[in-house]
Amino acid sequence: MPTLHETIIPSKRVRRITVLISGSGSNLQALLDSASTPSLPNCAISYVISSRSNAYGLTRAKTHIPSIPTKVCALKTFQNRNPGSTREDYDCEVARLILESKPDLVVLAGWMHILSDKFLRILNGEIEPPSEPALPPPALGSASTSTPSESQNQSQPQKNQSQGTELPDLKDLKISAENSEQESPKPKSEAPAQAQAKPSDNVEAAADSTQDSKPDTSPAPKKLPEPPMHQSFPIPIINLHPALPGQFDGANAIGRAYEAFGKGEITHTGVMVHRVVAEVDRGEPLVVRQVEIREGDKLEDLESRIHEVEHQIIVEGAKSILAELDKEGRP
Ligand SMILES: Nc1nc2c(c(=O)[nH]1)N[C@@H](CN(C=O)c1ccc(C(=O)N[C@@H](CCC(=O)O)C(=O)O)cc1)CN2
Ligand SMILES: NCC(=O)N[C@@H]1O[C@H](COP(=O)([O-])[O-])[C@@H](O)[C@H]1O
Repeated sequence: MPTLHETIIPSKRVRRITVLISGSGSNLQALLDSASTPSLPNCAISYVISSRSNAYGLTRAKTHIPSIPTKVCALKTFQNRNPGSTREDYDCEVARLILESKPDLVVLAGWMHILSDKFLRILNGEIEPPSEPALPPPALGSASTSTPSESQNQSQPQKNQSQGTELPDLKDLKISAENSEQESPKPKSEAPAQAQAKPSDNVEAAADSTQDSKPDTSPAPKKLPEPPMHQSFPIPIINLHPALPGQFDGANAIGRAYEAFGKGEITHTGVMVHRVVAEVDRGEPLVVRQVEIREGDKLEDLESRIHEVEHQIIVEGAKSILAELDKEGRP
Protein backbone atom coordinates (compact mmCIF):
# COMPACT_ATOMS: atom_id res chain seq x y z
CA MET A 1 0.00 0.00 0.00
CA PRO A 2 1.78 3.22 -1.09
CA THR A 3 2.24 5.77 1.66
CA LEU A 4 0.47 9.13 1.51
CA HIS A 5 3.74 10.71 0.51
CA GLU A 6 4.22 8.32 -2.40
CA THR A 7 0.72 8.83 -3.68
CA ILE A 8 0.33 12.58 -3.32
CA ILE A 9 3.84 13.98 -3.35
CA PRO A 10 6.18 11.55 -5.08
CA SER A 11 9.59 12.59 -3.80
CA LYS A 12 11.87 13.97 -6.52
CA ARG A 13 14.49 11.32 -7.12
CA VAL A 14 18.01 12.66 -6.94
CA ARG A 15 19.20 12.64 -10.55
CA ARG A 16 22.31 10.66 -11.48
CA ILE A 17 25.03 12.01 -13.76
CA THR A 18 27.67 9.82 -15.39
CA VAL A 19 30.74 11.77 -16.50
CA LEU A 20 33.16 10.67 -19.23
CA ILE A 21 36.72 12.00 -18.98
CA SER A 22 40.14 11.52 -20.53
CA GLY A 23 42.29 13.97 -18.60
CA SER A 24 42.83 16.13 -15.53
CA GLY A 25 39.11 16.33 -14.72
CA SER A 26 38.91 20.02 -13.74
CA ASN A 27 35.47 20.12 -15.38
CA LEU A 28 34.48 16.97 -13.51
CA GLN A 29 35.64 18.79 -10.37
CA ALA A 30 33.39 21.73 -11.21
CA LEU A 31 30.45 19.32 -11.44
CA LEU A 32 31.44 17.59 -8.18
CA ASP A 33 31.65 20.95 -6.40
CA SER A 34 28.27 22.11 -7.72
CA ALA A 35 26.18 18.93 -7.48
CA SER A 36 23.35 19.32 -4.96
CA THR A 37 23.92 23.05 -4.59
CA PRO A 38 21.64 25.75 -6.05
CA SER A 39 23.96 25.85 -9.08
CA LEU A 40 23.15 22.21 -9.84
CA PRO A 41 20.35 21.06 -7.55
CA ASN A 42 19.00 17.61 -6.75
CA CYS A 43 21.66 15.52 -8.47
CA ALA A 44 24.87 13.65 -7.85
CA ILE A 45 27.82 12.61 -9.97
CA SER A 46 27.35 8.88 -9.55
CA TYR A 47 29.79 7.33 -12.01
CA VAL A 48 32.97 8.34 -13.84
CA ILE A 49 34.35 6.55 -16.90
CA SER A 50 37.80 7.39 -18.21
CA SER A 51 39.39 6.52 -21.54
CA ARG A 52 42.82 6.79 -19.91
CA SER A 53 44.01 4.93 -16.86
CA ASN A 54 46.27 7.79 -15.77
CA ALA A 55 43.60 10.52 -15.94
CA TYR A 56 43.82 12.63 -12.80
CA GLY A 57 40.05 12.93 -12.93
CA LEU A 58 39.93 9.35 -11.62
CA THR A 59 41.71 10.51 -8.47
CA ARG A 60 39.24 13.36 -8.11
CA ALA A 61 36.34 10.89 -8.27
CA LYS A 62 37.90 8.40 -5.88
CA THR A 63 38.87 10.99 -3.29
CA HIS A 64 35.49 12.73 -3.45
CA ILE A 65 33.27 12.20 -0.41
CA PRO A 66 31.38 9.94 -0.97
CA SER A 67 33.85 8.17 -3.23
CA ILE A 68 32.47 7.81 -6.77
CA PRO A 69 32.63 4.50 -8.66
CA THR A 70 35.00 4.72 -11.61
CA LYS A 71 35.81 2.58 -14.61
CA VAL A 72 38.66 2.80 -17.09
CA CYS A 73 37.91 1.76 -20.63
CA ALA A 74 40.96 2.51 -22.76
CA LEU A 75 40.68 2.06 -26.52
CA LYS A 76 44.07 0.46 -27.10
CA THR A 77 43.73 -1.89 -24.14
CA PHE A 78 40.28 -2.89 -25.33
CA GLN A 79 41.54 -3.61 -28.85
CA ASN A 80 44.61 -5.50 -27.60
CA ARG A 81 42.42 -7.73 -25.44
CA ASN A 82 39.84 -8.14 -28.17
CA PRO A 83 41.81 -8.84 -31.37
CA GLY A 84 39.82 -7.84 -34.45
CA SER A 85 37.50 -5.56 -32.50
CA THR A 86 36.48 -2.31 -34.13
CA ARG A 87 36.20 1.22 -32.80
CA GLU A 88 32.44 0.69 -32.81
CA ASP A 89 32.88 -2.39 -30.60
CA TYR A 90 34.80 -0.18 -28.19
CA ASP A 91 32.00 2.36 -28.24
CA CYS A 92 29.47 -0.39 -27.50
CA GLU A 93 31.50 -1.39 -24.45
CA VAL A 94 31.50 2.21 -23.26
CA ALA A 95 27.75 2.36 -23.86
CA ARG A 96 27.28 -0.87 -21.89
CA LEU A 97 29.22 0.58 -18.95
CA ILE A 98 27.13 3.75 -19.11
CA LEU A 99 23.86 1.82 -19.06
CA GLU A 100 25.16 -0.16 -16.08
CA SER A 101 25.51 3.15 -14.24
CA LYS A 102 21.82 3.98 -14.84
CA PRO A 103 22.30 7.68 -15.49
CA ASP A 104 19.76 10.42 -16.08
CA LEU A 105 22.41 12.40 -17.96
CA VAL A 106 25.81 11.72 -19.53
CA VAL A 107 28.35 14.55 -19.63
CA LEU A 108 31.44 14.41 -21.87
CA ALA A 109 33.98 16.45 -19.90
CA GLY A 110 37.10 16.23 -22.02
CA TRP A 111 36.24 12.78 -23.44
CA MET A 112 38.65 12.51 -26.34
CA HIS A 113 36.99 9.98 -28.59
CA ILE A 114 34.47 10.51 -31.35
CA LEU A 115 31.39 8.44 -30.51
CA SER A 116 29.87 6.31 -33.26
CA ASP A 117 26.29 6.20 -34.46
CA LYS A 118 25.83 2.84 -32.79
CA PHE A 119 26.82 4.30 -29.41
CA LEU A 120 24.27 7.07 -29.87
CA ARG A 121 21.57 4.57 -30.88
CA ILE A 122 22.21 2.54 -27.72
CA LEU A 123 21.87 5.62 -25.54
CA ASN A 124 18.82 6.60 -27.52
CA GLY A 125 17.25 3.31 -26.52
CA GLU A 126 16.97 2.18 -30.14
CA ILE A 127 19.24 -0.86 -29.82
CA GLU A 128 20.55 -3.00 -27.00
CA PRO A 129 24.18 -2.83 -25.87
CA PRO A 130 26.21 -6.05 -25.79
CA SER A 131 24.72 -8.05 -22.90
CA GLU A 132 27.97 -9.13 -21.30
CA PRO A 133 31.52 -7.80 -21.18
CA ALA A 134 33.31 -9.97 -23.71
CA LEU A 135 35.98 -10.96 -21.24
CA PRO A 136 35.71 -11.32 -17.48
CA PRO A 137 36.97 -8.15 -15.81
CA PRO A 138 40.78 -8.26 -15.95
CA ALA A 139 42.90 -8.70 -12.84
CA LEU A 140 43.39 -5.58 -10.73
CA GLY A 141 45.70 -3.02 -12.29
CA SER A 142 44.67 -3.26 -15.90
CA ALA A 143 41.94 -1.63 -17.95
CA SER A 144 38.50 -3.19 -18.26
CA THR A 145 37.71 -4.58 -21.69
CA SER A 146 35.33 -6.89 -23.46
CA THR A 147 35.25 -8.75 -26.77
CA PRO A 148 33.58 -7.37 -29.87
CA SER A 149 29.84 -7.47 -30.24
CA GLU A 150 28.37 -9.67 -33.01
CA SER A 151 28.48 -6.83 -35.48
CA GLN A 152 31.62 -6.93 -37.58
CA ASN A 153 30.55 -3.58 -38.91
CA GLN A 154 33.76 -1.73 -39.69
CA SER A 155 32.01 1.62 -39.89
CA GLN A 156 34.25 4.39 -38.71
CA PRO A 157 32.90 7.03 -36.30
CA GLN A 158 31.41 9.85 -38.28
CA LYS A 159 33.91 12.70 -38.70
CA ASN A 160 32.58 16.19 -38.83
CA GLN A 161 32.03 17.46 -42.40
CA SER A 162 32.34 21.07 -41.36
CA GLN A 163 32.63 22.67 -44.85
CA GLY A 164 29.21 23.90 -45.98
CA THR A 165 27.35 22.34 -43.06
CA GLU A 166 24.37 24.35 -41.81
CA LEU A 167 25.30 26.10 -38.56
CA PRO A 168 22.89 25.44 -35.67
CA ASP A 169 20.24 28.14 -35.38
CA LEU A 170 21.42 30.45 -32.59
CA LYS A 171 18.81 33.19 -32.85
CA ASP A 172 17.17 32.35 -29.52
CA LEU A 173 20.36 31.49 -27.78
CA LYS A 174 21.79 34.05 -25.38
CA ILE A 175 25.50 34.36 -26.10
CA SER A 176 27.13 36.13 -23.18
CA ALA A 177 30.59 37.53 -22.90
CA GLU A 178 33.26 35.92 -20.80
CA ASN A 179 33.01 38.36 -17.91
CA SER A 180 29.42 37.60 -16.98
CA GLU A 181 28.45 38.23 -13.33
CA GLN A 182 27.26 34.68 -12.94
CA GLU A 183 29.59 33.00 -10.52
CA SER A 184 29.73 29.29 -9.96
CA PRO A 185 32.12 27.62 -7.57
CA LYS A 186 35.62 27.24 -8.92
CA PRO A 187 36.85 23.66 -8.79
CA LYS A 188 38.06 23.21 -5.22
CA SER A 189 41.24 21.55 -6.24
CA GLU A 190 43.08 21.96 -9.50
CA ALA A 191 45.19 19.03 -10.59
CA PRO A 192 48.81 19.64 -9.76
CA ALA A 193 50.56 20.68 -13.00
CA GLN A 194 51.45 17.30 -14.43
CA ALA A 195 49.40 15.30 -12.00
CA GLN A 196 48.79 11.82 -13.24
CA ALA A 197 46.89 9.41 -11.10
CA LYS A 198 48.44 6.12 -10.19
CA PRO A 199 47.24 3.72 -12.90
CA SER A 200 43.70 3.01 -11.97
CA ASP A 201 43.07 -0.40 -10.46
CA ASN A 202 40.08 -0.18 -12.68
CA VAL A 203 37.60 -1.51 -10.26
CA GLU A 204 34.65 0.45 -9.10
CA ALA A 205 35.99 2.64 -6.39
CA ALA A 206 33.91 1.57 -3.48
CA ALA A 207 33.93 4.02 -0.62
CA ASP A 208 37.39 3.11 0.48
CA SER A 209 37.71 3.63 4.21
CA THR A 210 41.43 2.89 4.00
CA GLN A 211 41.92 6.05 1.92
CA ASP A 212 43.95 8.54 3.97
CA SER A 213 41.30 11.19 3.44
CA LYS A 214 41.56 14.71 4.82
CA PRO A 215 40.03 15.28 8.29
CA ASP A 216 36.33 15.44 7.64
CA THR A 217 35.16 18.96 8.40
CA SER A 218 32.15 18.80 6.07
CA PRO A 219 28.68 17.60 7.18
CA ALA A 220 28.19 13.85 7.08
CA PRO A 221 28.73 12.85 3.42
CA LYS A 222 25.59 12.00 1.56
CA LYS A 223 25.24 8.54 0.04
CA LEU A 224 25.17 8.27 -3.72
CA PRO A 225 21.58 8.28 -4.96
CA GLU A 226 19.87 4.96 -5.59
CA PRO A 227 19.44 4.11 -9.29
CA PRO A 228 15.89 4.20 -10.67
CA MET A 229 13.95 0.95 -11.11
CA HIS A 230 13.84 1.42 -14.87
CA GLN A 231 16.17 3.22 -17.25
CA SER A 232 14.43 6.00 -19.17
CA PHE A 233 15.43 6.74 -22.74
CA PRO A 234 16.74 8.62 -24.60
CA ILE A 235 19.60 9.29 -22.20
CA PRO A 236 20.69 12.87 -22.92
CA ILE A 237 24.39 13.37 -23.67
CA ILE A 238 26.06 16.76 -23.55
CA ASN A 239 29.61 17.81 -24.41
CA LEU A 240 31.78 20.70 -23.38
CA HIS A 241 33.67 22.17 -26.32
CA PRO A 242 36.15 25.03 -26.07
CA ALA A 243 35.00 26.88 -29.19
CA LEU A 244 31.99 28.73 -30.58
CA PRO A 245 29.37 26.80 -32.56
CA GLY A 246 30.68 25.87 -35.99
CA GLN A 247 34.23 27.01 -35.21
CA PHE A 248 37.17 24.70 -34.57
CA ASP A 249 35.18 21.48 -34.28
CA GLY A 250 37.16 18.56 -32.92
CA ALA A 251 40.33 18.26 -30.93
CA ASN A 252 42.80 21.05 -30.09
CA ALA A 253 40.21 23.78 -30.55
CA ILE A 254 41.97 26.22 -28.20
CA GLY A 255 45.30 25.87 -30.00
CA ARG A 256 43.64 26.40 -33.37
CA ALA A 257 41.77 29.47 -32.13
CA TYR A 258 45.00 30.91 -30.75
CA GLU A 259 46.70 30.36 -34.09
CA ALA A 260 43.78 31.92 -36.00
CA PHE A 261 43.94 34.97 -33.72
CA GLY A 262 47.68 35.25 -34.42
CA LYS A 263 46.86 35.34 -38.14
CA GLY A 264 44.26 38.04 -37.62
CA GLU A 265 41.46 35.68 -38.66
CA ILE A 266 39.42 36.00 -35.44
CA THR A 267 39.14 38.57 -32.64
CA HIS A 268 37.68 36.25 -30.03
CA THR A 269 36.77 32.64 -29.40
CA GLY A 270 34.40 30.96 -26.97
CA VAL A 271 33.15 27.89 -25.16
CA MET A 272 29.95 25.95 -25.50
CA VAL A 273 28.02 23.06 -24.05
CA HIS A 274 26.03 21.26 -26.70
CA ARG A 275 23.96 18.15 -27.18
CA VAL A 276 25.96 15.27 -28.64
CA VAL A 277 24.90 14.07 -32.09
CA ALA A 278 26.71 12.00 -34.68
CA GLU A 279 28.28 15.03 -36.32
CA VAL A 280 31.11 16.12 -34.05
CA ASP A 281 30.45 19.31 -32.09
CA ARG A 282 27.44 20.16 -34.27
CA GLY A 283 24.71 19.28 -31.78
CA GLU A 284 22.30 21.96 -30.55
CA PRO A 285 24.23 24.46 -28.39
CA LEU A 286 22.77 24.77 -24.90
CA VAL A 287 25.11 27.36 -23.39
CA VAL A 288 27.53 29.55 -25.37
CA ARG A 289 30.01 32.05 -23.93
CA GLN A 290 32.36 34.27 -25.90
CA VAL A 291 35.91 34.48 -24.61
CA GLU A 292 38.17 37.34 -25.61
CA ILE A 293 41.71 36.87 -26.84
CA ARG A 294 44.01 39.70 -25.85
CA GLU A 295 47.06 41.05 -27.66
CA GLY A 296 50.13 39.58 -25.97
CA ASP A 297 48.25 36.55 -24.69
CA LYS A 298 50.31 33.41 -24.47
CA LEU A 299 48.48 30.18 -25.26
CA GLU A 300 48.38 29.39 -21.54
CA ASP A 301 46.68 32.72 -20.85
CA LEU A 302 43.91 31.88 -23.30
CA GLU A 303 43.66 28.32 -21.98
CA SER A 304 43.18 29.42 -18.38
CA ARG A 305 40.66 32.10 -19.42
CA ILE A 306 38.72 29.43 -21.32
CA HIS A 307 38.93 26.84 -18.54
CA GLU A 308 37.43 29.33 -16.10
CA VAL A 309 34.42 29.74 -18.37
CA GLU A 310 34.24 25.98 -18.97
CA HIS A 311 33.87 25.33 -15.25
CA GLN A 312 30.87 27.62 -15.16
CA ILE A 313 29.03 26.57 -18.28
CA ILE A 314 29.44 22.82 -17.83
CA VAL A 315 27.38 23.24 -14.64
CA GLU A 316 24.85 25.46 -16.40
CA GLY A 317 24.53 22.99 -19.25
CA ALA A 318 23.96 20.04 -16.92
CA LYS A 319 21.42 22.04 -14.92
CA SER A 320 19.46 22.94 -18.05
CA ILE A 321 19.13 19.29 -19.10
CA LEU A 322 18.07 18.11 -15.63
CA ALA A 323 15.45 20.87 -15.57
CA GLU A 324 14.25 19.61 -18.96
CA LEU A 325 13.89 16.07 -17.57
CA ASP A 326 11.88 17.36 -14.62
CA LYS A 327 9.72 19.47 -16.95
CA GLU A 328 8.90 16.47 -19.15
CA GLY A 329 8.00 14.57 -15.98
CA ARG A 330 10.67 11.92 -16.47
CA PRO A 331 10.57 9.46 -13.51
N1 LIG B 1 29.65 11.70 -32.08
C1 LIG B 1 30.25 12.63 -31.32
N2 LIG B 1 31.31 12.28 -30.58
C2 LIG B 1 31.93 13.22 -29.81
C3 LIG B 1 31.49 14.55 -29.81
C4 LIG B 1 30.36 14.89 -30.61
O1 LIG B 1 29.90 16.05 -30.63
N3 LIG B 1 29.78 13.90 -31.34
N4 LIG B 1 32.20 15.51 -29.08
C5 LIG B 1 33.56 15.10 -28.79
C6 LIG B 1 34.43 15.95 -27.93
N5 LIG B 1 35.42 16.52 -28.79
C7 LIG B 1 35.30 17.88 -28.89
O2 LIG B 1 34.52 18.52 -28.14
C8 LIG B 1 36.33 15.76 -29.56
C9 LIG B 1 37.27 14.95 -28.92
C10 LIG B 1 38.18 14.21 -29.68
C11 LIG B 1 38.15 14.27 -31.07
C12 LIG B 1 39.10 13.44 -31.86
O3 LIG B 1 39.45 13.75 -32.98
N6 LIG B 1 39.53 12.31 -31.26
C13 LIG B 1 40.39 11.34 -31.97
C14 LIG B 1 41.39 10.70 -31.03
C15 LIG B 1 42.11 11.74 -30.22
C16 LIG B 1 42.93 11.03 -29.13
O4 LIG B 1 42.66 9.85 -28.85
O5 LIG B 1 43.81 11.70 -28.59
C17 LIG B 1 39.51 10.21 -32.44
O6 LIG B 1 38.42 10.02 -31.83
O7 LIG B 1 39.96 9.53 -33.37
C18 LIG B 1 37.21 15.09 -31.70
C19 LIG B 1 36.30 15.83 -30.95
C20 LIG B 1 33.57 13.75 -28.14
N7 LIG B 1 33.00 12.84 -29.04
N1 LIG C 1 36.94 18.49 -27.91
C1 LIG C 1 36.83 18.25 -26.50
C2 LIG C 1 37.81 19.07 -25.76
O1 LIG C 1 38.76 19.59 -26.31
N2 LIG C 1 37.61 19.15 -24.46
C3 LIG C 1 38.49 19.89 -23.61
O2 LIG C 1 39.21 18.98 -22.80
C4 LIG C 1 39.57 19.67 -21.61
C5 LIG C 1 39.24 18.80 -20.45
O3 LIG C 1 39.83 19.36 -19.31
P1 LIG C 1 39.58 18.66 -17.88
O4 LIG C 1 40.01 17.22 -18.03
O5 LIG C 1 40.45 19.45 -16.95
O6 LIG C 1 38.13 18.79 -17.57
C6 LIG C 1 38.76 20.96 -21.56
O7 LIG C 1 39.56 22.05 -21.88
C7 LIG C 1 37.74 20.74 -22.63
O8 LIG C 1 37.33 21.91 -23.28
